[in-house]
Amino acid sequence: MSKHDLVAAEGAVYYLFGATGDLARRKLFPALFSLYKEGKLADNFAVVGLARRPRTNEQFRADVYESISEFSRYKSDDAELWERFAEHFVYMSLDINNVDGFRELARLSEGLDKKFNIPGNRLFYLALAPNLFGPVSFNLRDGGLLESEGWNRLVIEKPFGYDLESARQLNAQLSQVFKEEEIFRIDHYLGKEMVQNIEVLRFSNAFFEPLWNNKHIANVQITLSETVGVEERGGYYDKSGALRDMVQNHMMQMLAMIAMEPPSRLHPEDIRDEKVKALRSLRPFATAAEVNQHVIRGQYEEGSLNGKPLAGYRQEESVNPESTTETYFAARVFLDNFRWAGVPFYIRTGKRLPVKTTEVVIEFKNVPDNILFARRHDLSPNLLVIRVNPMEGIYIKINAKKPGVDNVVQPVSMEFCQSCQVGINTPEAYERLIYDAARGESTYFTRWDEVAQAWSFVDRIANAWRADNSDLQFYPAGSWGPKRTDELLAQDGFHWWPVNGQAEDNVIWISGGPK
Ligand SMILES: NC(=O)C1=CN([C@@H]2O[C@H](COP(=O)(O)OP(=O)(O)OC[C@H]3O[C@@H](n4cnc5c(N)ncnc54)[C@H](OP(=O)(O)O)[C@@H]3O)[C@@H](O)[C@H]2O)C=CC1
Ligand SMILES: O=C1O[C@H](COP(=O)(O)O)[C@@H](O)[C@H](O)[C@H]1O
Repeated sequence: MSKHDLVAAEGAVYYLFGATGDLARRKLFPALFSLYKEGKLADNFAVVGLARRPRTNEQFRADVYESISEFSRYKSDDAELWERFAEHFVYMSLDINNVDGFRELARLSEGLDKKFNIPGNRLFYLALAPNLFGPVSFNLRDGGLLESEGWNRLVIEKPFGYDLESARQLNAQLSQVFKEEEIFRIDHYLGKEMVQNIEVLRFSNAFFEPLWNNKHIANVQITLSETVGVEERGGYYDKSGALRDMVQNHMMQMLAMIAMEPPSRLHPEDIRDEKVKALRSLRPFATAAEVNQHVIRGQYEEGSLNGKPLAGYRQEESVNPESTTETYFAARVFLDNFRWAGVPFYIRTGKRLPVKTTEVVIEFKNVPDNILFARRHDLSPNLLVIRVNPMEGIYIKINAKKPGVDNVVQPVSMEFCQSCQVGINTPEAYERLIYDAARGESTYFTRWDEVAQAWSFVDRIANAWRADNSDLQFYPAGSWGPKRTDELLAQDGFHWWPVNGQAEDNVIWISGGPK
């Protein structure tokens, strides 16, 4: 553990809007508990749960306990620890549209400051539908919540808008109340251990960075695949689809981390400057025909996974039975800059695919084929694979001589399995992000210009799709998506590399093999 990890966040009141919702239950309460257990929350903190449903403090604490028992990576069976933690939690029923509730909240806050010796610091976490972000901000201001001595920070969930225009409007509303440096836009992928590790791998290793360009890299493949379907989120997802749900945010952020230039300083603004520059280099699709040539959208229909029959998307509850919403997205994109000119980035994401995984594959160009050795053997390209989820780690695939007199070359994979070393109990993304927000550390939150840039890229695709949906392809649930996705790479002489440790048969593994 580094010195940095040991610093507890300053004392603050955490206002959890949406405290009776799914995100709070599955992610936020467990994250706060882990931070507390690890000493990353100062003792002088309070959490105020806020939502319309009536709850007593005791009922709220019971909800929190249940959530931790079910979802926390730490057990809640240390009664004394739990009691100490729980006494920091209070609940207030409040309707976001009623400013009087906020005035009452301001009074409650003063009491909490006194009780827990909190220096007026306020962290407002909006686990709410996005149409409530603006009204909450105005009522926080009008209700007198922003007048204490300490700092104010606003943490907001995705989606940040529906398109560039709505995102601009939302941003304009928030900016009337909060400064950009007070706004922490969550993209939970940026809280993932291995996404943060991309920077370290790239910029701390002598043998990666010199090769990290179009002279040596043939293509980059980013896969965010999910086995789950739309579940009970049809109401939201059917309007959003994979493009807005995963590509505009998580996918664009991962791509930016892979493609960005080294920042001159490790300051949050320098890092985010480089990310936004990478996003600006993305070649926009100029016409609907270009979108059709480089982008594939799909929707799952009936199928099966591990022998279990699965319904099609249109049969899911709260989904329009004639929906044309995409549950699958794949694209070939290019970055028009010196480093990446000519290197295709293949990105794909989808629901009801065969495995849950997030992986980045960097495929290197082969050695020149005028070398006698390379010509005599069918060499497999070198790969660097960054495994983000569910296993964390990296492996590289190289060519080596097979022992023996035959002079045969075979691919060999060398693995650093982070999850095998530290167990799968690494901090959840939300722990890291709440902790960072509480310390005012904004590196792993998205700045407005990044969000806007990602929307402007994505909007062109959405507009082309809106005009004509005849390109929507259907794929059986449990498959790897529309067949055309393979053709996208085959046109360039490439193919998708196996993900999730499903290595090719002929690869020898050093250090155990894929998990
Ligand atoms: N769930 C997840 O895994 C993820 C969620 N997100 C984002 O997080 C946000 C919250 O999602 P989620 O928790 O799933 O949503 P839910 O629908 O489960 O929860 C919404 C919350 O908002 C409260 N609420 C709604 N209207 C009002 C109102 N007028 N006044 C006060 N409170 C209100 C509800 O409480 P009540 O009804 O009691 O008022 C409830 O606590 C969304 O922006 C979502 O996109 C992002 C990534 C993942
Ligand atoms: O933001 C979202 O992410 C999840 C996938 O997150 P992961 O951490 O489990 O990979 C996705 O299921 C959801 O649709 C989307 O809103």
